[in-house]
Amino acid sequence: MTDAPTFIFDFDSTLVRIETLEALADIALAGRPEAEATRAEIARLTDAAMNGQIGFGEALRRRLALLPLTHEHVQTLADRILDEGTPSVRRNLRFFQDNAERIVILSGGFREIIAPIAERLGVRADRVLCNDLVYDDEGRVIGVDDANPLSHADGKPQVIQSLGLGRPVVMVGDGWNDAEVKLAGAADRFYAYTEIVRRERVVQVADAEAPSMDELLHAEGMIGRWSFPRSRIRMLLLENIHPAAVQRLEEEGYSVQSMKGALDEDDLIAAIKGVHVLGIRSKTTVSARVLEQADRLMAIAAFCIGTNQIDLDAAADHGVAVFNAPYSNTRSVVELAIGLTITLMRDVADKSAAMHLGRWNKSADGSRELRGKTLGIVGYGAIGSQLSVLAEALGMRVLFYDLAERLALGNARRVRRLDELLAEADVVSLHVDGRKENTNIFGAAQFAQMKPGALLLNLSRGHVVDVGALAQAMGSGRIGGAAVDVFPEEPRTNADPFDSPLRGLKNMILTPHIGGSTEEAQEAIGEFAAERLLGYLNRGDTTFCVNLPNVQLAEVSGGHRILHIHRNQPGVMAGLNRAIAEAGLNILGQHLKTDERSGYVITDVDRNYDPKGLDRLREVPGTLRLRTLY
Ligand SMILES: NC(=O)c1ccc[n+]([C@@H]2O[C@H](COP(=O)([O-])OP(=O)(O)OC[C@H]3O[C@@H](n4cnc5c(N)ncnc54)[C@H](O)[C@@H]3O)[C@@H](O)[C@H]2O)c1
Ligand SMILES: O=C(O)CC[C@@H](O)C(=O)O
Repeated sequence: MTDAPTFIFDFDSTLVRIETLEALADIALAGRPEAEATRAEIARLTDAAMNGQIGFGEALRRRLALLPLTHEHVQTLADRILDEGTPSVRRNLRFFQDNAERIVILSGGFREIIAPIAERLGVRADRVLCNDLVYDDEGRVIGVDDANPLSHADGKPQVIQSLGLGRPVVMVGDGWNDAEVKLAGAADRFYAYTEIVRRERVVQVADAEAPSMDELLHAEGMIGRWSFPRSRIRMLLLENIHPAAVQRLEEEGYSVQSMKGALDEDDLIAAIKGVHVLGIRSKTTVSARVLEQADRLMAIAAFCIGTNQIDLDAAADHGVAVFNAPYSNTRSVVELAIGLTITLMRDVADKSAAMHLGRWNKSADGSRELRGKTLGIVGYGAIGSQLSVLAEALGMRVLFYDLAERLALGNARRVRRLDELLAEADVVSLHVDGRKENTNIFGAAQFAQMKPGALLLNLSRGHVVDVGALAQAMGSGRIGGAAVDVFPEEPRTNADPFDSPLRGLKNMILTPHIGGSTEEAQEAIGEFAAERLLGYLNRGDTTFCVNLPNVQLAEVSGGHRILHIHRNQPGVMAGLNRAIAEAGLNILGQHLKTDERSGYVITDVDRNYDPKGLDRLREVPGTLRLRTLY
């Protein structure tokens, strides 16, 4: 496809995501009792015309006759039409602006509505071929200009033929009247445009289906110049990730596949082939072996706080960026920790279980208030410190122990040694991160240092507590009660069985890793992690990336952006800039950020270069990944 084509774009449900007459019906009939029925009839007629079941001219006139349209209604829609641009058209604005001379907008719609979009796309008014509404003196719509072929059946092919456009001509639209342009020989290729609506009959006669502008430009050989089809970027989301994330990622044009449960290593290796982005929660282990086999992987999103399930160094060594949602479920965990503490102090779980077995045991023995008790928080990060504030508000004294320097909130008191905390606390709550070194940091020795009858909460990570030792300490009465939400071995799906030495113990509350499982938290995580992924994929932004240097970036404007991830070793920048010069790229701006392991260079360049030159950049020693954004 070397000859530059002339592109002809339909308007409704192609350049914009609306059908004009349905949107006008909403405006003109607002508040009227017949609104719903009339709108439905208009939609039916639109569909019949777009499927080729009735002629376009007839459908146009019948729909107009149903509406008490005025100039004011039309202007109302025109004023907000820029908000209705089709998503993939919006993100390919530059293609339109740079190719305006070979773009025609061809529509049975109305000039007032199309004009603002044409102007935004940079398409000149004389290249907008459409209908003109006719108004009476009072500004009421009384019809369309009958002399315009576009107000009749077969109008589109006639108009195109009369223009004598340079060939090849590429017609792009969602309706039968667009297909007719190709069927009548007035276009060389016809793409059924299905981003907004997909009509089987239209797709059947098309040369190809274009589910987005990206796909169209890719199919027309524009790749490497204007756009890469986002729909070809495959995302695999495991572990029941919130629909808000799926919706956000799909809205941006990416192909998303979701699965409910986690996958084991072998299944993940099989599933990850061809996947560009992996989304997981806490149950999927992304090992070095998985990363070795991931042939397309660019990014991983942990839709949770913990990232201990991912081999972060191996990911960095493959140039795979890892993101998480570090604060979105903090509050949910804190609320559960408070609730569990009260439940343990009042022996609620066992009393409730006994009631279910028909036993009534009204007694105050061993039941205590929170007020005045000492809470010892181990790990005073996002969760630990928020728990501190809420616990003090309930009248508890708070002590905390953390490896890092942490500011004490409220009246909380920092202790320098764990044994000090254990000796004083009535309740010990673990909120350390999931690093490997934290394996079994709570075992027989720590339980022996706790006050007799003290309570233990673990809502951090399963490997932090030696559960065998905890079971023994509970059995001996050393620990008065415990609430455990996380386990060294957790079932991958709800259908898998759960086992643990902690099962069946008195005043032992077991919950299935639900500290962060609230609707609020899951939605917030979904949105947050999806935005991090979009920032990275669309702009190269690595803010909140946990394994590569963080660089905050604006949209690419006026050029192309080359993203280069490399091993942090001497000579990479010199080699890269030499390769950039040899490839004939003109640098508009450049950032470099490194950490101990990796470097990340972002170079914005002028668009006029030979894409083959980029191969030189890939060959620079130390390169882990090269990606271009348009
Ligand atoms: N149960 C759930 O559903 C759930 C939900 C969210 C988070 N989490 C887990 O909760 C934990 C805390 O999360 P966060 O967001 O507060 O993490 P964070 O990184 O903000 O805080 C962890 C704190 O622990 C400290 N720390 C690490 N090891 C320590 C040690 N051995 N002794 C003392 N302090 C130590 C760190 O310095 C840090 O201040 C993480 O393990 C996370 O994965 C669990
Ligand atoms: O939702 C999950 O699977 C994990 C929740 C929690 O452990 C986290 O790390 O945020």
